[in-house]
Amino acid sequence: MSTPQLVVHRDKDLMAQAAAARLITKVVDAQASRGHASVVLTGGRNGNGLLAALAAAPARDAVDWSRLDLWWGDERFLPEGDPERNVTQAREALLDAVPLDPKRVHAMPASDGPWGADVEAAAEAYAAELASAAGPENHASVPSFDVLMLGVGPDTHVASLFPELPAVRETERTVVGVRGAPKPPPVRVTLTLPAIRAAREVWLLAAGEDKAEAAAIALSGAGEIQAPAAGALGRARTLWLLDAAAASQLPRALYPPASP
Ligand SMILES: O=C1O[C@H](COP(=O)(O)O)[C@@H](O)[C@H](O)[C@H]1O
Repeated sequence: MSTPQLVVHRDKDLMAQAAAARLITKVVDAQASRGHASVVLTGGRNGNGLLAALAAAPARDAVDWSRLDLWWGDERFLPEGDPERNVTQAREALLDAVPLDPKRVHAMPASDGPWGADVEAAAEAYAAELASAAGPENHASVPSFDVLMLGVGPDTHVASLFPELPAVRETERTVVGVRGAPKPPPVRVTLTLPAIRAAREVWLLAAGEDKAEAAAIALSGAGEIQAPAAGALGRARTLWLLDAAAASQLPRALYPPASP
């Protein structure tokens, strides 16, 4: 697993634009070398900000959208089309504006889908979809995602892995249902830490003053059960993309980054 690296931008808009540019480059490079790319999207303010910046970036046309697989790190378990669903927000911010292959857009199940309100069955179905896309060389029965993005909540949650809840303790399954999430809605579907750690690169997005304490805790050696963001690591790279407000409480040794 990789050690977290930090990039701090002046403000959240610049952070979103720079992260969008970084993502475009990553996807274009992956498509050039392997023919396709896979990205895991996050919900929340920072994730949607990045997608909106990507939609506005002229360089978005460098991406071959038809050869991009999109997955989600978590979903609010609500009916299809609900405005609070992460996929609904992602569609509005970007997905409806680019020529994706619908078969490569792997939204997590909705609460009015084939599994009804059975969130565990919905989670199992998503795990099966991930497993069927994984090659024999892949880790943890999920594809080797090129980039997996995670918004960091003010309580250090990532995806729908909240401090101390059972989902963050999961060591076997790649996707689980969540009940009793402290942030509404209480019922959710989420990738687990083993699935997250199978990604080549994990990018954690944190902008705004309300993320400052969470970033400081997660980057100061906290345990992943108490601070799930601390356990979100990529195989090749773990990148924290912050704005100055979110970086304002980091220990001096981390911000500004110490020279070698
Ligand atoms: O509910 C969620 O929250 C987190 C963080 O959201 P933010 O608005 O505080 O940035 C998000 O990463 C997650 O995907 C989402 O379901």
